[in-house]
Amino acid sequence: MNSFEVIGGKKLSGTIIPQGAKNEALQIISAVLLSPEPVTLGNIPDILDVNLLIELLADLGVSIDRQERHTATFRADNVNIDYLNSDAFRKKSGRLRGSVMLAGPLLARFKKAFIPKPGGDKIGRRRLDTHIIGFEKLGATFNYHPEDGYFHLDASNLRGTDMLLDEPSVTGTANIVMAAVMAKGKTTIYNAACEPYLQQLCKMLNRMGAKISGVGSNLLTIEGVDYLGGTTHSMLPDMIEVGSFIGLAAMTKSGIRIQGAGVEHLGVIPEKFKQLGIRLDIQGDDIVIPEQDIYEIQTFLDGSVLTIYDHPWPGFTPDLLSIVLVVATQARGSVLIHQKMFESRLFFVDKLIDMGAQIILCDPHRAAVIGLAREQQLRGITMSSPDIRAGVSLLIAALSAEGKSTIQNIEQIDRGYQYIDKRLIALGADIKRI
Ligand SMILES: CC(=O)N[C@H]1[C@@H](OP(=O)(O)OP(=O)(O)OC[C@H]2O[C@@H](n3ccc(=O)[nH]c3=O)[C@H](O)[C@@H]2O)O[C@H](CO)[C@@H](O)[C@@H]1O
Ligand SMILES: C=C(OP(=O)(O)O)C(=O)O
Repeated sequence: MNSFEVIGGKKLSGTIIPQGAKNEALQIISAVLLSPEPVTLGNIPDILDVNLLIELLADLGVSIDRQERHTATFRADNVNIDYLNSDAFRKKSGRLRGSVMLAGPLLARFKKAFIPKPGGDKIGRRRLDTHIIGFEKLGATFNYHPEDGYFHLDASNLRGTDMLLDEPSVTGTANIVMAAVMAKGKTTIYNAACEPYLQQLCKMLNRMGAKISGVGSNLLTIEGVDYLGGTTHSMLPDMIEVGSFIGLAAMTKSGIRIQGAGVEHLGVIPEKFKQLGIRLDIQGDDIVIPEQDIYEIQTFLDGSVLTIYDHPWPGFTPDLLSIVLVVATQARGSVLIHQKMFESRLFFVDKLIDMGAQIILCDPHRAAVIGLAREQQLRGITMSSPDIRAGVSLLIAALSAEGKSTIQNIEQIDRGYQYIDKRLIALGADIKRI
């Protein structure tokens, strides 16, 4: 297991370019299974989860020409569906969350799918009900095998229908959309997730010949078609990376330019960092964060303590709450962080408390942060990264801290942040991969 050794307290400066979006790439790469024709993808992030999904497609018989690390052409004209039943598929797909989205396209094109217990972050219960019930409404039948957590799905006859999702699950909506594009007749999906990555997926599917309307809203209407062709597609900048870099700049008192931040797709993200008192300058598609000694957390209009909480898009993404939390530890003022969606994502605050942060973990979902207003620095310690976003939050804390920190289990960070050590070293950070 690799670790990062970080010497904190250095100011960073320069320009950083966000990678292609991890969670978009996982949807888009799954969708290549919907056509036997070539699909060329650009701005692919070179990260563990995405590379694993690409390997899974290769194992399934998809031919892949990876012209360079960020561009590849996929051709799913000779898919070996029997591979789904192998131990190798079970093991590999169980290592990432995104593999669950192979099911929708496989059902649409090959009439069957297996969903092994998906991997991804251990951040609380992550049920698949929305996916499975959606498939069932389209006419699929399923068997759940409790001994290995496997769902076996059959769909000889997918038919369009109206459905109201139990919750706007992101991967669930993507999966159902991909199953419905080639179902017979019309499907409507109400309470659909509508975040930018899902919009990107729908736009790509429409370019392939699908008929999806309502893109960007929570009511999608899909007219089933018989065939999807090839296309080209490029991933948006990763909005979670953009938020992470804003937090990093503020915590380390650094002036950083985030080039090509995809500003029009960031929703409320810049606003939430502004609520922490962080100054951001939007210059075209770049975000410039100036050096700031002190940032002061706003209160609500009536003077009461600010709460920042997650909510399905266009609300604030849960994936940035850990970052917001760590950044608040050095702000002036207090904030309540309320992680509504996941029940095990805040436990990493123990490590921040060990570093000297003032945080009260009220319950698994809520943490009150009393900012130190830079009156004392965090202290470097040895810690382990529990999940991808907590991992980056700990990295940000370590970069701002006094002395040396060691962050273990950095595979969690590598799952979603491309060449993160090299890119931060280029800004002046002192990070060693050991
Ligand atoms: C590979 C990928 O794309 N992963 C993302 C995807 O995961 P994923 O698609 O797995 O997450 P879901 O949208 O299904 O839901 C996340 C969790 O929130 C709960 N929930 C969801 C909606 C809701 O209205 N109320 C509610 O409580 C769900 O029960 C679940 O526990 O979306 C999550 C929510 O943005 C992100 O954290 C993950 O990074
Ligand atoms: C929770 C996340 O990822 P995954 O859904 O892949 O576990 C994330 O990207 O923050």
